[in-house]
Amino acid sequence: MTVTVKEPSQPSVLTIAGSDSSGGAGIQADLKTFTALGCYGTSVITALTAQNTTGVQGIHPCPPEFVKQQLQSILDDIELKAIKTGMLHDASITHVVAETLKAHYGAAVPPLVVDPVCVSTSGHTLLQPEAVATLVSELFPLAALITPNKSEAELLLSHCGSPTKLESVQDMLPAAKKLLSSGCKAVLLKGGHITANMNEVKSISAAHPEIHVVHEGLLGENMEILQVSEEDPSVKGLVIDVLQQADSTTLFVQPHVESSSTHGTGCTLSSALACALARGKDFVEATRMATVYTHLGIETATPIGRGHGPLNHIHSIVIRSVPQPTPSVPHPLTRVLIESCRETWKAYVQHEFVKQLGQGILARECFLHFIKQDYLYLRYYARAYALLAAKSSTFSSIQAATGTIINVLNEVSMHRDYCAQWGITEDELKATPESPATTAYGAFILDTGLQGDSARLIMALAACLLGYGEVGLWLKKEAAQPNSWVKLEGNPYQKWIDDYSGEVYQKAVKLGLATIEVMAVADPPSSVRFQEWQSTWERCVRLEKGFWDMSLGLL
Ligand SMILES: Cc1ncc(COP(=O)(O)O)c(N)n1
Repeated sequence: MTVTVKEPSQPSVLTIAGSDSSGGAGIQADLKTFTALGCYGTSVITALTAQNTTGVQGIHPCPPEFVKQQLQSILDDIELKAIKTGMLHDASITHVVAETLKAHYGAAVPPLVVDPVCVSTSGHTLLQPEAVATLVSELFPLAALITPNKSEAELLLSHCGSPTKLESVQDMLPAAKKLLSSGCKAVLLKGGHITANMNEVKSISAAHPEIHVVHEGLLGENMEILQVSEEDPSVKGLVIDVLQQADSTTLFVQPHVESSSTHGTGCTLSSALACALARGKDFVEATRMATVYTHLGIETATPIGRGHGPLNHIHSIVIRSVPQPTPSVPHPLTRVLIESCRETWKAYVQHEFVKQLGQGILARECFLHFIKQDYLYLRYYARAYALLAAKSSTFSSIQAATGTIINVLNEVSMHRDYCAQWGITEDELKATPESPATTAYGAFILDTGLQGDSARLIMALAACLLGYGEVGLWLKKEAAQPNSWVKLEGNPYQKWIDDYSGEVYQKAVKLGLATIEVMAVADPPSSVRFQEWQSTWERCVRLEKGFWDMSLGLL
């Protein structure tokens, strides 16, 4: 039984875009995003801009033949998994880009994300008007996805002979369909400049049940306490992005964040999309990841420059400021952490073990092995909370840690009950040899507590606490769906699901969440310290997954 850690691959991706001397948008934003998302970034520069956060002071386009030469150099040498385009400046550059890609790849262009950059946020023209026709007729047919914002979509629609003003989500739906007919495979129509509210989403859902809605205010998808309450007056509406594919429409809903740190938002989004597509994600998952990534980039930005500063392109590796909890974003740190290793988190909370447990088809010996090992693990876990209490300097934090020990003891007695139910005595439980995955995880937590401060220990403890809360709520929620794959009735593991979705455990989750958030606000971490937190969290998420791998690996 081993805990396997798969090293992520580093797919090569290409950006074809303009340089932004201020580092917020264009090539610079793209390469930062590629790097932060673990991709190898290559670039073709279409134009140099003299630009800062207050505006664009000058543009120096690259000769089209040199754009072609840059592109050819990369294509001849590097196997690209995805490509994105940004500022293309003029018709001749747009034409050579489309022509060179077509000549090299034929019909098999890697996933191409076209961000139809036309005008900068500061109001400067970045694509000459006569180039729109070339963009639509030559580049769109090669594109997997185009990502216009409100004003770009209006420009494209009027070019396609359907001039439309986009004022609401209702306007966006037919517009996205119309744009799809321009020849690309999918359209992501961004709603950042169109305010919306939940009632509009509800009425669209009622009128079009086939439209799928992805709520992104929350990353622990089933933890309602992470959800945004739109009733709160400080929540300034929602941002809704519409993903239109040939046979489906998906709305991505998130709270609007009031911020002036939005320079480079479109570039970051399209780059994150390219990274996700490079890893083989489908359009819905790629869009979900990229929109959340960009949103967190705005939330974690700190002011740079005198004008509209950039978002934080690299929050997955360096956090410049831990966002303060607000009613619109109640648990920002937890969200950043979950998103920073979302794949691993998902592999943990939606593990095959959990799915089989929910269906009631999990082999009895796997469950018993798991529950015995979890019993042994909880001894480490309780000791780690005792260590946390010992490291605490205030009565309230001592109380929080000891309160959790009591919750853990309660969990231990739950385990004893299951075992009794299955005919296993406490002596047998105590005599169970510890598996390597249990020792690895338990020892890692205690070691973190011995080496680091209490904040790092809290991070090490969080993955277990929050993850089991998420699993319990997920199974419970799924069970409530008509014809659900989760069975509660007659499920031999129903009590386990009830316990982890139940009030007592969920109260402990709330306490844990509050502890994490308060810690970040009370003593904001430096980026180095934040990275320590993040890597501790990620290791524990992996160890949790390893724990379930171990239990399933029995068969
Ligand atoms: C080189 C370059 N590419 C793209 C943008 C658009 O970004 P924004 O809309 O944030 O100004 C830009 N300003 N500069």
